Amino acid sequence: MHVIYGGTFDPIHHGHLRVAVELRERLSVDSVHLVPSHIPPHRGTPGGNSQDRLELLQLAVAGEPGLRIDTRELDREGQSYTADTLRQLRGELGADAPLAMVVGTDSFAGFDKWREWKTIPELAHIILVRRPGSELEEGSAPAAMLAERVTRSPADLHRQPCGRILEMDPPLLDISATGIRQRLEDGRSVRFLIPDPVLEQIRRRGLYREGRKA
Ligand SMILES: Nc1ncnc2c1ncn2[C@@H]1O[C@H](COP(=O)(O)OP(=O)(O)OP(=O)(O)O)[C@@H](O)[C@H]1O
Ligand SMILES: O=C(O)c1ccc[n+]([C@@H]2O[C@H](COP(=O)([O-])O)[C@@H](O)[C@H]2O)c1
Repeated sequence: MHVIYGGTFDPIHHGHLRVAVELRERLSVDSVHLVPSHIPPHRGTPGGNSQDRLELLQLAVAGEPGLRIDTRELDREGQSYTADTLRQLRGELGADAPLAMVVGTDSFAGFDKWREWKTIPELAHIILVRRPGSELEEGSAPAAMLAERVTRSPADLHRQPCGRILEMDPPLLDISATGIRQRLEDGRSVRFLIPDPVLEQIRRRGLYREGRKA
């Protein structure tokens, strides 16, 4: 099964990395493919440009063969719509290969605002990672889609190419990129929230210092 994990990764942090490793093991796949957005839909311009975010990602996964980077969204012009990415991957993998995308409940809560959201389950499975504090609203369109397609068994995803939503509760680290950017702006430490090589590069490049308080 081919598993992608998309995000702005602004910057990548240990919360992303741990969940990717947990999922790789629980899904019994060789690797999880991290897909950084170029222009993320439904949010403001990232604090780091695409090249900087990619370099931080490369430093973060160096020496970890189970985590790979797929740059297709960075190589594409315009907004980074997930449906476009999945359609491209489906073309490469063929109609029968299981394909899955990872998404947190915070992102999935607004899934009905995504471009071609109803088509996405026809292209891929969804691996829904429950993030505390981000519950789906009862009666909402994403909650209805979940109820219709939910499974708790990773084996179901390996059996068919697309269409199921696997609910997972891996142990999560309570880290957000927003919290990291805020600390950097405030001149506070982000040590142990992100890998040391990522921190060193942020310092070297002077990233995320905009509006930094004196
Ligand atoms: N600590 C975490 N544990 C597990 N999943 C996470 C964590 N942080 C983010 N994610 C998930 O990773 C994906 C990409 O997230 P994103 O790059 O927006 O990170 P973020 O930390 O939520 O960033 P921001 O604070 O800028 O919104 C989303 O599906 C999100 O739910
Ligand atoms: O395709 C869309 O319309 C769409 C709308 C919102 C988010 N996404 C994707 O969801 C992933 C997580 O988004 P974010 O903003 O939480 O980093 C990332 O890969 C985004 O490209 C995709």
